[in-house]
Amino acid sequence: MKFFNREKEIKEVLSIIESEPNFIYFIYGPINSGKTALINEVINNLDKDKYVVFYINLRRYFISKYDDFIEVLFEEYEEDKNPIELVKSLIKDSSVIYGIPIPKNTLNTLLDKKRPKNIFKYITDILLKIEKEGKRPIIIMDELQKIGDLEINGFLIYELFNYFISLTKEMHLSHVFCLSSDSLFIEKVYNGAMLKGRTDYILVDDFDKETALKFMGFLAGDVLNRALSEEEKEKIYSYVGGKPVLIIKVMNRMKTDDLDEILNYLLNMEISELMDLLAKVKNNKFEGIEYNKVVNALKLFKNSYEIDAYSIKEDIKEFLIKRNILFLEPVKRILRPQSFLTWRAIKILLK
Ligand SMILES: Nc1ncnc2c1ncn2[C@@H]1O[C@H](COP(=O)(O)OP(=O)(O)OP(=O)(O)O)[C@@H](O)[C@H]1O
Repeated sequence: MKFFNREKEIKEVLSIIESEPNFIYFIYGPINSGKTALINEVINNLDKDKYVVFYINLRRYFISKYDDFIEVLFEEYEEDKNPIELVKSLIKDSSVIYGIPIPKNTLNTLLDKKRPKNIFKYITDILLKIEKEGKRPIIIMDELQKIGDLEINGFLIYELFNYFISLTKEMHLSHVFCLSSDSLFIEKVYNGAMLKGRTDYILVDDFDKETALKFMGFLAGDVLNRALSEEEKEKIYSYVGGKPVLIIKVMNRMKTDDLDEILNYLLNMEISELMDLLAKVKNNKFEGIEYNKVVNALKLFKNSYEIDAYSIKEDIKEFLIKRNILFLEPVKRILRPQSFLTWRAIKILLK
């Protein structure tokens, strides 16, 4: 799939990368808005003579203990090369390395010691050597919230944040970008005292209407071999809004199915999921979460896509965000459904 637009966001990320590291950057937004696609577009087009990117993707892994995290963080190599030689051989064709390379024996020693201090020292040594070679390291952590609950000597996430502060604000050695669609996690980070003044935030939102319609036009030729009418575009937007993944899904299905059927199918799936959740709430499947309160909270979206984040009480708000019904924009303090589709389902079910 060819990448579309995001010129403003790309410019923003590039201007950060071109400056001296100073902050930890959080790239956040509703689910499936295109955060990973955006950062990949940026890093795959970087000058490999100037940058080395370490991409750590926590998304695909079940992380329940410290050793799991270490395994995801590092990519082990049998060879007995020293780490910087490993890095050099890995960045011949591209500036992106998945995981921090480490010789097998070194990894075993670090695992035995079970202390983050040692792993951070190992990483810093590599970063310093890369800097010595005249290149700027960039660390990207995708779905960082997955280690939010891991405890070792205190919470691992705090150890990691402290380390990232030293890499950015103190040593100005490496850029650090953390991606997350977990808005409760971003809210915690945003309001947490520890990171105040040391972080910055980049919102990657669903496309606005104008961009979404252009995206449909952009895809139409490739996917359908024909142009879309304005009426078709408006109809798709009214159901799925500007969420790229849903627009792609609808257009792929249009190769074989009727547009109204596709949109109704997607809406019905969304309605079923919401009905299922509400039925569970009604049957007291979630301790302390009252049915009437959930319904009243959702009713606030009947006439409005966005509401003030303080309009819903904390426990219900958290519940609906955790279930991916609502998205919280912590910087503007706004709550809204995760997608237009969810919004439609809410309005139909709670009319
Ligand atoms: N600008 C874009 N151009 C083309 N396709 C895009 C674009 N943005 C997103 N997509 C497509 O939408 C899908 C979802 O995007 P992506 O996985 O980047 O979202 P995300 O915000 O990282 O998701 P998550 O909420 O799971 O973290 C991807 O398959 C990607 O191909």
